Amino acid sequence: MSLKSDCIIDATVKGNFSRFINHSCEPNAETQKWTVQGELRIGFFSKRSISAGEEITFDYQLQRYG
Ligand SMILES: C[S@@+](CC[C@H](N)C(=O)[O-])C[C@H]1O[C@@H](n2cnc3c(N)ncnc32)[C@H](O)[C@@H]1O
Repeated sequence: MSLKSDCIIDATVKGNFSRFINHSCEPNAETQKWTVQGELRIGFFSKRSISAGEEITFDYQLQRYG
């Protein structure tokens, strides 16, 4: 996932829980770019209510920020 033109997020070796989120064309979550204390971040946010045990998904769509 591209964070900005010269920076990508690659969770091949290290990452948090979000590295396990699969793609869906009808996702229940989305990514948003936030600046937190001057640092660019990508967060995952639900698009609707997600039931306990339901898989969280988002549309990969090769998003590029920045
Ligand atoms: C960020 S990882 C997602 C977590 C991964 N499924 C795992 O078990 O570690 C992205 C990889 O998961 C697989 N993947 C993600 N969404 C998928 C989907 N809807 N159908 C099949 N494979 C998917 C692809 O191999 C993709 O390169």
